[in-house]
Amino acid sequence: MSSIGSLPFIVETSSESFELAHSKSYCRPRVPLSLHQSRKYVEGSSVNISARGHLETTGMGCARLVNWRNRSRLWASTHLRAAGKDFSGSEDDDQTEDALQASIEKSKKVLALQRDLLQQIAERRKLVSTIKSSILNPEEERISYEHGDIPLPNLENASISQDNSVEDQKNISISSSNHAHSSEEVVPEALSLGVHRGFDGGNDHEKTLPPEKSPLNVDSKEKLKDSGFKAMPTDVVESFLPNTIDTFGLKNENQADMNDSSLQEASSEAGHLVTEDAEAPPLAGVNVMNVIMVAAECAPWSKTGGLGDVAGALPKALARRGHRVMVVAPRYGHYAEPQDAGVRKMYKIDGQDMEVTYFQAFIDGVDFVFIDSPIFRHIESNIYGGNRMDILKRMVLFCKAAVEVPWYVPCGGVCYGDGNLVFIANDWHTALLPVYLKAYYRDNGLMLYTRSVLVIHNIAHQGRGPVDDFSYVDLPRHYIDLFKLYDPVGGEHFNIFAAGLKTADRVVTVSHGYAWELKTSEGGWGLHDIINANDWKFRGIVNGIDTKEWNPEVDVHLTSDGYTNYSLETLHSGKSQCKAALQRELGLPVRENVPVIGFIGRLDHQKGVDIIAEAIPWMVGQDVQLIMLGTGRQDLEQVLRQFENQHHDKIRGWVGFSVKMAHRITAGSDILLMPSRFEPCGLNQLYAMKYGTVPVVHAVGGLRDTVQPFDPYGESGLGWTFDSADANKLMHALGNCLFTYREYKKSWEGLQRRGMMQDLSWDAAAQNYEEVLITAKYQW
Ligand SMILES: Nc1ncnc2c1ncn2[C@@H]1O[C@H](COP(=O)(O)OP(=O)(O)O[C@H]2O[C@H](CO)[C@@H](O)[C@H](O)[C@H]2O)[C@@H](O)[C@H]1O
Repeated sequence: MSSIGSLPFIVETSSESFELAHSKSYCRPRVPLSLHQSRKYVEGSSVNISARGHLETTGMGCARLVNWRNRSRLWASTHLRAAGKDFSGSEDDDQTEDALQASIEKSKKVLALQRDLLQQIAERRKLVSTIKSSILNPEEERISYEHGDIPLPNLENASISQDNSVEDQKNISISSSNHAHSSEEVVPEALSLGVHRGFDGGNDHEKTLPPEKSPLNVDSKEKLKDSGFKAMPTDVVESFLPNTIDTFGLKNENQADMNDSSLQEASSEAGHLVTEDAEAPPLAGVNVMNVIMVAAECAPWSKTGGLGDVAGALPKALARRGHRVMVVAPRYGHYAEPQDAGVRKMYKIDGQDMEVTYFQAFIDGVDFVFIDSPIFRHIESNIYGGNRMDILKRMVLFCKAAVEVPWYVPCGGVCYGDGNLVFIANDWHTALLPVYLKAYYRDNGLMLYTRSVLVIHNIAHQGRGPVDDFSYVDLPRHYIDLFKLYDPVGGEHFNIFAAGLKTADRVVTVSHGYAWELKTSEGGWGLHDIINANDWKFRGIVNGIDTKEWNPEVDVHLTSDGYTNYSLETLHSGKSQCKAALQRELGLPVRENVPVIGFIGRLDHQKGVDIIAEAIPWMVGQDVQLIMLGTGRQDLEQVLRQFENQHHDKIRGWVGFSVKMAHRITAGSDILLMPSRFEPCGLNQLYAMKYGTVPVVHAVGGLRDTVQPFDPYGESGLGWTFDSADANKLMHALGNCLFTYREYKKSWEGLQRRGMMQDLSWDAAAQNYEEVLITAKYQW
């Protein structure tokens, strides 16, 4: 043990349980873990408990400990090998050779018996889970999993130590086999440029490392190669497993005979194992992965639109499937939950050193990591603001820092590392990440087993600029070709989205309809050729919704000011109450029978606000109320104000960004209008349907995928659609909708109920994402 350097984790024992603790960077509360659990979660490795009370790991790599979904899991992702000498334990110098030999033989027999016993237990476990899965309905299984159940271990890899003394087992520690290998130190030294790790660590000298050692500096290539750093893919780890098992056998040869108490303990262990059969395995099964979602915004901390919602919700759904999931976003403001992770790094952006620090929180099974830097601060209300260079520099810094988060930021005490890892980048803002992953790592034989998926939420924004902008992204010269794009509008230009699409291992967009549109010259906005050329790796997955955040039964914005929560059962009374509260709050006449039409969205060309504007003269001739919430283009904001002034008894135009009002409008309106010119998925129509609010939408992209047109004969469908973004079509569809609202109350209620009853949660979408992640993982 003394030869082992700094210890990533110490496992301390008390009589009944022991706690997992970590070196100074461990930043979560200690969680008691019972002895059998500790063995259980040492996956793919044999762990032995020595007579002196030590668990010792040797070999390469790091042992990882995570607090995952509120339960502790010791995750040994590497070869854990008992150091025989320290484990030899109880040899009695006074014993004769023969006695010792006899005792060893006896011990072998007992161990063989015990192995048989464990084998039987394993078989029974299989039987029990087969019976259970045949009697449990899937919903129950899902729920029990969401409540914190943890996947069962692989019994083959579980080992039980037999010590002479049970007392000795209560005094255990785990040390890293890799000398001086704290969780942070899995980072290759040559990559750790300018790193000042830990505010209390006193490593200030590292801050002054020369720029040529920059992790994202082209000149450091050779150094990276020479650094001796090796990515640690799972198959390398697995190749060590047979050794581990051997070690288990060898160690036991050196142990003295087992006494009855050991056997009793073994059978009680068996009891535990059988009892824990009740726990469901992760939904992802053997495909459990490490996933890092990287996005420029993440609700509820930062949000300008749908991307924020997706970054806040999809990761939780992936975590519910059993993956270890992190979200990385910039830290735009002072957020309550995330704590300083005590890590600092420097990156060069346009020749200037920029320091970043990391804040971290573990919420709903997900590690949220926020990158803090002066250039991100205080722009929460203007995330994409500033001139082109400002935004470009922010995104370069964000992507440079994000791609290295798995090395530097310990979550639950342990960095993610690169094995079994997939990044999910989102839109052009993070499209540089797949490029950095390739240029700085994979081209250099590093992070070979890390993959990247790029999600297109909106192709209209691409990170375009003059070709000279290439100098700001700090990449090898030959990478320029990835960024160069010619189109009739911009001529030859620099295009970040183009480079990301070419480099990512997989590309996803947020609906099937939009996936189709992106391949056309009208829908691809100049990138359609690249998308077509990469069709083999491209897929559409319809977004889900966060059913905690957007659910009329529990919506926190409906608990005051006269609003109320409601469900399918209380739809009529609940929704009427919300409608009255909304009318009252906005100063509109409180009238139950007047249809209230809502619009929520960015005020820009995409969302078709001008199409609504064209239809307003017709609308105000109807007996309706129109409530619009939005922010964006100043001319369109002015349009909203103007309509409110002109038709004060019928129209409200709320200019601004208010999550509370968005929820209240969704609940209090009868109809939601979405005349978007293009809509990759659209979330507001999904929220609307969940709240019994009927959508009237332009049948495009995700709107066409998600709003099945109403069929009055078959009493089916979810809303009204119109087939081109034009005011006349909108009026026609809305006219039919209003007619049904007034004259066919039963049909209306049917529309509302069908909308509310849909499963719009992220769970199905997460499963589809998982398929993409797995395909990426096995792709070369
Ligand atoms: N003024 C305001 N106040 C409060 N909340 C407001 C608001 N304006 C908009 N929002 C909210 O922002 C979100 C908008 O989401 P959308 O999916 O409709 O559009 P967006 O175009 O931003 O997203 C892009 O990405 C998403 C996610 O993939 C795709 O669904 C979409 O089609 C694509 O254009 C909703 O949660 C909405 O309530």
